[in-house]
Amino acid sequence: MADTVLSIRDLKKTFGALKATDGVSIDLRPGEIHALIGPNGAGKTTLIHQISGSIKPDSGSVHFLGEDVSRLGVAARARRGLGRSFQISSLAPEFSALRNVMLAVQSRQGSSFRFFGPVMADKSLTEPAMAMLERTGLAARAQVPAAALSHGERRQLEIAIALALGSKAFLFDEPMAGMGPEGSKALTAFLDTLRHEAPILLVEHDMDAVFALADRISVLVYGRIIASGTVDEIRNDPEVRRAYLGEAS
Ligand SMILES: Nc1ncnc2c1ncn2[C@@H]1O[C@H](COP(=O)(O)OP(=O)(O)OP(=O)(O)O)[C@@H](O)[C@H]1O
Repeated sequence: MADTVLSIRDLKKTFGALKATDGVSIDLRPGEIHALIGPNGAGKTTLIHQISGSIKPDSGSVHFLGEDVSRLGVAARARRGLGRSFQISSLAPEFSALRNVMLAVQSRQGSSFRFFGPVMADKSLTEPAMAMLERTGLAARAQVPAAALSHGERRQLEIAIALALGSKAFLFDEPMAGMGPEGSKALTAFLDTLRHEAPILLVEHDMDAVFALADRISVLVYGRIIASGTVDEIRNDPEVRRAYLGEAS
């Protein structure tokens, strides 16, 4: 397990008679983007929730950085560095991008939030926060309130926050959703660099993004992984083409 950041084994989850997750095993290795694709209702989001800890599986295990986190809740997994999907609600919309990242730096440093006093002059917060904005390509937008950032910029800000909180792997559920072609292109380029900071398990319907980014792809259909492999292997897999890619491939 040393070369595996995240290791999911035989996860199962039923909703009544529906097998939403039917014995899924999947690994995430250092430096990689592992894409999880499949038709609507295949169980991708349900699987991501079980990995992040917000849905309890009926059986199976999740190991993160060698530790069995199966019984831990969302917050405990996040504290260990399992970065969750995009959550707009995690941003303070009226605060600048810089201030939002500073709050994350502050929380990681373990000091209590200081809403009063000269926080913005505290270099132990501003410097690491600015460095994080530079890494995520948002430095020029540091003073802009989160609410005024574009959709794509907010996602970059959320990643800057996740990195400031010490995320060591990311679970992204449809990050391209709601983005125009330019935004998708920019986010694709950004995720391409992010994989070197922390590997990514990526649920995404945008096949251009998936084929451009994925080191490996797993295909989920009716709660089961029907194929797993490189982009070329998946594109040329007859079962995958039949079940999911269809004529679009
Ligand atoms: N809380 C729930 N109770 C009952 N059924 C559920 C629940 N959550 C999900 N399901 C069902 O589980 C199946 C998998 O849903 P899920 O949202 O995980 O699929 P998905 O692959 O993420 O789909 P999409 O690509 O459309 O987002 C669906 O049939 C869905 O209706």
